[in-house]
Amino acid sequence: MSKILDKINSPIDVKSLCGADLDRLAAELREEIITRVTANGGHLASSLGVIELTIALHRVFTTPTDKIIWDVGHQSYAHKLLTGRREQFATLRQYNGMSGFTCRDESSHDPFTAGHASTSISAAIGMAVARDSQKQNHNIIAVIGDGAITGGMAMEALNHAGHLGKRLIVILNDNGMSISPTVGAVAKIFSRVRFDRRYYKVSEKSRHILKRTKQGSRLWDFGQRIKGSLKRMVMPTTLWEEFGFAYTGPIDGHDIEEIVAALEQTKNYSHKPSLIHIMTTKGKGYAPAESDAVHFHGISPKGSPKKNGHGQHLPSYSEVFAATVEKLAGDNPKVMVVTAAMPDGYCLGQMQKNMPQRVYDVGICEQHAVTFAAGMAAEGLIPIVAIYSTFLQRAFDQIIHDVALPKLPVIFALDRGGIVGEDGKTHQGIFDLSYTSLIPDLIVAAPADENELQHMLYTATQCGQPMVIRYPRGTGTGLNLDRELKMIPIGKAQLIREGSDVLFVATGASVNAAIEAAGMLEEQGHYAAIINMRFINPLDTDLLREMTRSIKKVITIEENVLSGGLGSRVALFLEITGIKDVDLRCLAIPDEFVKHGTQSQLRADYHLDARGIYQEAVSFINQSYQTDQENNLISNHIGS
Ligand SMILES: Cc1ncc(C[n+]2csc(CCOP(=O)(O)OP(=O)(O)O)c2C)c(N)n1
Ligand SMILES: CC(=O)[C@@H](O)[C@H](O)COP(=O)(O)O
Ligand SMILES: [Mg+2]
Repeated sequence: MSKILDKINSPIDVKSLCGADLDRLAAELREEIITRVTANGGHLASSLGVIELTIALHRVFTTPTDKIIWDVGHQSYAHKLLTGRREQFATLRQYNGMSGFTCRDESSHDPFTAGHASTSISAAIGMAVARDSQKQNHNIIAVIGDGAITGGMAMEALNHAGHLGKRLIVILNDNGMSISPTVGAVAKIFSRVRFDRRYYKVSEKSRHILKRTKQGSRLWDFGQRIKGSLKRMVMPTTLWEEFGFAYTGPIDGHDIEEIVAALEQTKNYSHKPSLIHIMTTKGKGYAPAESDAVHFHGISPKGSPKKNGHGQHLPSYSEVFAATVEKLAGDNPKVMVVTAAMPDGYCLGQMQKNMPQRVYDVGICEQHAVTFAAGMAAEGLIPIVAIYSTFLQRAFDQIIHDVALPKLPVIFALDRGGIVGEDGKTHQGIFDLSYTSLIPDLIVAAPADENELQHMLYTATQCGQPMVIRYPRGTGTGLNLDRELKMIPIGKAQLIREGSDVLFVATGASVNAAIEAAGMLEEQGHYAAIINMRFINPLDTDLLREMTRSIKKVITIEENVLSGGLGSRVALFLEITGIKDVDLRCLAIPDEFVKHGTQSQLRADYHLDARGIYQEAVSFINQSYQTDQENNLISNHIGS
């Protein structure tokens, strides 16, 4: 039988299907998504959970005129398949292929670019204002999960939406899960609704049975009165109505007809925002994902290596982080961990089990997480804030105002620093060295390997100052970890290789690439010295001064944007100290957003892998004049 999906070239084709074909379409979408995501990696469980919702949305609304804004965008695979991107779907998250999130550049059916959570309602309100001020009349729908709606920004937006009273629809896609189970008081209200929904289904069955006899009928009526008061106790109807929203729900999120009916009804509320609460199952229709939604939230591409050349398991940086903080917390009752909805990404599951009082998951609330930790530190605790590099961007002012300014000893563990790979532009951790090292009194460190990571974490818990430790996504070299943790002198870099032709000043995971490149150079008779610049702030200017007395060609290497990172800081140091006889080349991310692809493809693109560094070094050594790149750097970032 030919596939219905093969005939869907635009959402108009979804509208023309008959009811019976819709279930077949749902099954085909499921099959396509499972096959592709299992091969390419990606956000499987979230997308499987919204297939019926996606079909219903495209039945009722007409994109791109109507605007459907998917919060985070990680659940938009069915939407992509129904909006003319079926042919490209095989390239999902691959180099030069389709993005794993919604993206304005990719399709007119994606009205908003996303990747970070909790933005959809704010964007929807903005679009509603734009629509009304331009005398247009389309629908605007924000689809937001129960995890993302607990984010501070979503709460701020709900507050504003209720105040403004513009016509828009918020669909709360409630599956009880963020990446891990959703946390918080709001999540508790939702779970009561879930219970009520199950209760409602059971009671419909009982009605048929009881209504058959007179006695049964009386029993039913009594039950209904109790149910009414129960419902008032458990349902958030009043909550949403107080907020200024018209509330519909709970709706079975896997029943297309029921969703369509709710959408049709809501479409007609012309004077205020409305909220439809739909209940879904994360991973729906794929047994492994339904039973382990945490693992299947985001899966790696098939065959991703996590072993070294001898077949041994290579621990990821995140695993080393988790084991170290558990050890530190065991030794010191003041050590606490704060995560903003990413306990799984930080491998904190074991510690949560062993020490539940020492790990705080605050939900998708990065700003709150930082100031919450500042409060702990103000009263003598040693909080470790575990937030990915890209998500901590949200809490820039909290770092400055609540932590660095009062010099509170909060430790920031920035996982996914540098190039992260397939999540692409929204998730690359390439700004952190810049946005943290410009802040006074904030130590900024980047370990060269997993061993250094554990020593830096220990150092941070001992030094009593605010400190950032940024480390990459994935595995390190798999070197043996020291059993004893030791202090690393703050602000001191490490000279790890002597040389005479060129000086590599590298930081973080780039140090290993530099070591490899130095080996390649040596085979060609060139000798590179290497500094492991463990700290970006404070920078070890003593060592820089000493080394540049004899080596006049310097290459800085970092997985960070050029502006404000290691290279800029070294350039500034040379400039303001009047060291004029040194030629500098900076290997970093230029002024652009880094697309998706594997980490190794992207590192190669930016010459941040060993081969790229080697090639840059050879051309530099053979060159006797300043390159255009250096001139650009000086004029762009320092002023000539
Ligand atoms: C600001 C920010 N913090 C954290 C994340 C990581 N993240 C992506 S999806 C997700 C869970 C979202 O849960 P929910 O909104 O309920 O969607 P579901 O996956 O359950 O469909 C999290 C924490 C993010 N994308 N953005
Ligand atoms: C959608 C989102 O923001 C997260 O799911 C993110 O993709 C997780 O990334 P890791 O796979 O690096 O933990
Ligand atoms: Mg959810």
